[in-house]
Amino acid sequence: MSHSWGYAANNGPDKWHEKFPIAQGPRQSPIDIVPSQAQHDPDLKPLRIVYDPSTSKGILNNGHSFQVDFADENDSSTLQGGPISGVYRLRQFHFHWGASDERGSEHTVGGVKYAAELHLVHWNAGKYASFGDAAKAPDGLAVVGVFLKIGAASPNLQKVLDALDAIKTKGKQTPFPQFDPKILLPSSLDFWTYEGSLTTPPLLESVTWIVLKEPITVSSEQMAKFRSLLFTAEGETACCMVDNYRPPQPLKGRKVRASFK
Ligand SMILES: NS(=O)(=O)c1c2ccccc2cc2ccccc12
Ligand SMILES: [Zn+2]
Repeated sequence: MSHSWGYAANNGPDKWHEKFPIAQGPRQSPIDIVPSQAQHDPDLKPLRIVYDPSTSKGILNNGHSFQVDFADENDSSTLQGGPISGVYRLRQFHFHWGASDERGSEHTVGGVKYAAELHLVHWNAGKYASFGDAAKAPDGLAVVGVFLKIGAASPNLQKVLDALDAIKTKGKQTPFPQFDPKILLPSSLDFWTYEGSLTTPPLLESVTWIVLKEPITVSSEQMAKFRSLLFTAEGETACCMVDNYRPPQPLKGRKVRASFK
């Protein structure tokens, strides 16, 4: 691929293996989660999520999605418990979504696609000196995934969507202070967990995935707001930011555990 990776026919997920051979590795993400195949593990601890809104910094169109970045120089915003050991710091969150409400999530549940998926990215600061070092380690990262299902509008999500007009094109960013991402989580923290990877290049196999069973709801009008973003920079031929999801990858013998019966 002479051009950088993307989600189009000429540079999308089916082509990524050409520059990133790990795309065909043993622990790639996302996957299709088959609830009947997931084993309840009573040793899994409850998730402990503590986020400090003052760590919220800015919101950026990175050309693949948009992300909200957090200050991670100390343990103010952290994830503990569940399948992980030690303290993981919140780094950023972002979303994946479709061109229509019928698709957009990366993980699927019994083959069912959701309209979108939220990823809260954390790194193992108890063990590694930096995010970059953690991203190269098999236990370096933990991503909490939350499904977005079409239904009632989410007022909490709307706070994020209201910022998108300021970051329409690739590379644009704007301050996004005092935001607590905990308000984006569903009421239940029941989860599935498995060992996987980043779902975008470089596809590093360093992610412990923690996918919440309960979706949050989003309205069709709110989904249209996600689709108002562009993959392209100002002055380039506009290309709508839609279908920025990788499809499920082979399980290759991995076990998916459930925190619930
Ligand atoms: N989809 S993803 O969560 O794998 C992901 C990351 C995962 C871990 C660490 C950094 C990541 C950065 C991403 C940037 C854009 C889209 C997905 C990203
Ligand atoms: Zn993601």
